[in-house]
Amino acid sequence: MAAPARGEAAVAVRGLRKTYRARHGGTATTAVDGLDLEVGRGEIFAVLGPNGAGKTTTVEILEGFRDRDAGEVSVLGEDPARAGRAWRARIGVVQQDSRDLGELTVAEHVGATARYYPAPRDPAEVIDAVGLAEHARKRVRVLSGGQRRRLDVALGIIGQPELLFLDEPTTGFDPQARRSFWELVSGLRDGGTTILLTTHYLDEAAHLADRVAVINRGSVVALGAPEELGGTEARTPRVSWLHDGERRTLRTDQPTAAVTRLRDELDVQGGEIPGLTVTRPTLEDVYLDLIGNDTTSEDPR
Ligand SMILES: Nc1ncnc2c1ncn2[C@@H]1O[C@H](COP(=O)(O)OP(=O)(O)OP(=O)(O)O)[C@@H](O)[C@H]1O
Repeated sequence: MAAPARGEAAVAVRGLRKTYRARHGGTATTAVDGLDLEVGRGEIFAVLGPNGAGKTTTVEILEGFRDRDAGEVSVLGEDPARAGRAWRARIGVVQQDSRDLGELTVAEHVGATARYYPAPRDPAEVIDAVGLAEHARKRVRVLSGGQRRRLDVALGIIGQPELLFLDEPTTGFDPQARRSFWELVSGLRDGGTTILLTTHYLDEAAHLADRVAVINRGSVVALGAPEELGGTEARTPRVSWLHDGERRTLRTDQPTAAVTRLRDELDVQGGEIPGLTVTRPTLEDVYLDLIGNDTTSEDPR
């Protein structure tokens, strides 16, 4: 999907900065360092990045829960630092740590939350949409982790948000629960909801997102559709084989021709090239290249 045209953006961020002040003699941390971002209306936009890259800080600023030091931020046309209740009713938030919901049942909780919004969806429909219909009368505290996450999403979408923030929504899900959660999120997008998703799971971004931004050390290091991320060079197939017991690798966008040439050059017995593999870099390979295999993104400055 192409970048959104001007005026259509659900989220527009330019030059965003946030430094956490030093406490008790420690050092200050620059969590967001000149970040630019634009999310088009109706897309699923994923933000990927290693621990400490600045994802949560950025998203919390967009949600209006955290102040910023510099930069322009527009979310549904308003600055989250100044927006009021009417704006808040237009966004939905599913954070990493869900609140303690005590003794209420699923139905009671969704019903009570609906009353906070001017134009809520029907609670029973929402409970059904997140796959909790048969658990509607259960108390929240007895739900499994995956069911609890679905309830969080139900609470995030009950107000019919135009824009939904999902912060690492499938952490701890089993593969089947993740698949059905993906279907739920895709369905929301198909219904017109814009979704900004942070995730550690590359397969999740690849499966769900129209576009992905990779964040490292507080700024965007790559942006694009999952299958285009990193550019064509990063996606070039690799042909690898054993030569005198040593692995050799070559990058080429014509792997069949390369293998044919190799077979002739090596003049191998029986026509088989030892240890031959032909691979196309996955999103994970590209991602690790982009962040320089740097899994500790703590800022050394
Ligand atoms: N309240 C805070 N006070 C001080 N430093 C903070 C605070 N919140 C985050 N940081 C620091 O800011 C940096 C960015 O953190 P942030 O939580 O935004 O990253 P993240 O990309 O969401 O990481 P993760 O994937 O681990 O959730 C980190 O170095 C973190 O230690």
